[in-house]
Amino acid sequence: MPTRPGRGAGATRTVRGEAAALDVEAVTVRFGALTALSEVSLRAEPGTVHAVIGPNGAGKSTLFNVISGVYSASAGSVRLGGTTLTGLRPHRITALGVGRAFQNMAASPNESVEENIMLGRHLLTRSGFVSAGLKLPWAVREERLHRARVVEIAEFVGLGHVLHLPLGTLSYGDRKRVEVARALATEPRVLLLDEPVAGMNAEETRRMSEIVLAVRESLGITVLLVEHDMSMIMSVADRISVLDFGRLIADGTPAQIQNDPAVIAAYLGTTAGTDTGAASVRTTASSGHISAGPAHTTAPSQQ
Ligand SMILES: Nc1ncnc2c1ncn2[C@@H]1O[C@H](COP(=O)(O)OP(=O)(O)OP(=O)(O)O)[C@@H](O)[C@H]1O
Repeated sequence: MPTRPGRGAGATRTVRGEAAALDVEAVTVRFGALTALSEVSLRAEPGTVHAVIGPNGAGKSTLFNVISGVYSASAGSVRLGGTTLTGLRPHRITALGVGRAFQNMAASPNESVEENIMLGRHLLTRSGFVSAGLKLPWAVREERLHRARVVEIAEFVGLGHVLHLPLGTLSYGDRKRVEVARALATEPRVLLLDEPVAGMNAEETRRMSEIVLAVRESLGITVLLVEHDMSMIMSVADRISVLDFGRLIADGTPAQIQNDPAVIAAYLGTTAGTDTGAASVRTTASSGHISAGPAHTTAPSQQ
């Protein structure tokens, strides 16, 4: 049983070619009177792990939803390499190379792990159900190639030994890895990971961290990561952008971020516009790392 990601990594290299930068430029998102994101800009450099952190309600999920086309930006743009993604539909954005593993798992529990990962391939499949059902030779050949790729990806995330088990029989940590595998199955140039270690124990978190690093190192895929587990973030991120009440308040290396007064103040709930004492993250005196604590209790700024 493969316990480390990276096995067969050479064969698993993205088929889309070069890693791409993801540029978010002055994105604003309004929900009625609420400004969930206010002129947020960031650049995830090609082949890096870029984390987005911030207290509850800071706008992290909204940012992911704009990048993946689920929400429309009120202003600003998102670009992948030279291609503008703003205004495109989610399936088109996925086809252009933005793969997303969702925080809330939406895969079918009765289907096998293989079929659940295959869902990510359907976007790339030329043959429809009819031609595959008729067993047309090219459709059969195409399906065989897709299934071989699914096996490679499953092995890459350490799930090769459970491919034929129903998803519902897997542990929580394994199911989260199926979500990552399904996103990888879309052959992304940029992988969006939305709280990949939420609810995981220490061992599951360690394994997921290894996968994130292997995605960057073995596959050369740019990773954009939203996560509340600060020690995980600090161990995998090359760069971190910090949101607070929909605004970008800091952007830098993990060392810069964990010592940034504005970030510490935001997590302690002491910045202007936040509610003092409603901290979502606290500084751990021993390590200097920022670690999870109670959440913001105030509503984000109304504009
Ligand atoms: N579809 C929506 N309609 C109205 N308001 C929304 C919608 N989506 C998000 N919001 C609001 O936008 C703000 C930012 O929410 P968002 O979920 O992006 O924050 P977050 O940083 O991901 O928080 P968490 O860490 O708790 O997941 C919140 O005030 C939220 O209530």
